[in-house]
Amino acid sequence: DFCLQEEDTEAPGTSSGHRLRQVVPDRDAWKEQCKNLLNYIFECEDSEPFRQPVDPQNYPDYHGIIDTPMDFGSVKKTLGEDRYENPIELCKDTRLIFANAKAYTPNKRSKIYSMTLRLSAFFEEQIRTIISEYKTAVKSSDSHKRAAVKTQ
Ligand SMILES: COCCNC(=O)N1CCN(C(=O)c2ccc(C)o2)CC1
Repeated sequence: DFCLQEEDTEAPGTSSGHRLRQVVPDRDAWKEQCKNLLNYIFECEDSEPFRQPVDPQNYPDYHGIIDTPMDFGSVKKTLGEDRYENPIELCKDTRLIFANAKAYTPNKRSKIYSMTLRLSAFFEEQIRTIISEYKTAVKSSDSHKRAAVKTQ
């Protein structure tokens, strides 16, 4: 999302004072976008087995097979506690949810595993734009920083 930000205006009339308004890509937009994406995923029935950690009582062999368990509840919590620096980190944890299911499933036609196939297709479609816009915003804000240094 591009948002109009009031550039820090120099004293009016100085050389750079003319840039009163500039569309500057918002490098923090990814957070709300990912929150919304996670909320949508939580509404999907396909996410039901992946909203909270696996209980070893129900799957005693799970933690022997899966080194790094992950679930959407944990991703949502990490995001809410500002422990992701960027959407790439969130994407990595989410892909771990799908990879764990693929590693654990006894066969690729299991119901629970098949749910991850639809979910991951949807997630990848949505996260692609979020990450692309984030990378653009970072580039743009870097160039703004370089420009600012030049004017000093
Ligand atoms: C209501 O959810 C409780 C927490 N979740 C789970 O218990 N599970 C989700 C992870 N998981 C599998 O990915 C999987 C692949 C194939 C089979 C048979 O299971 C094991 C079951």
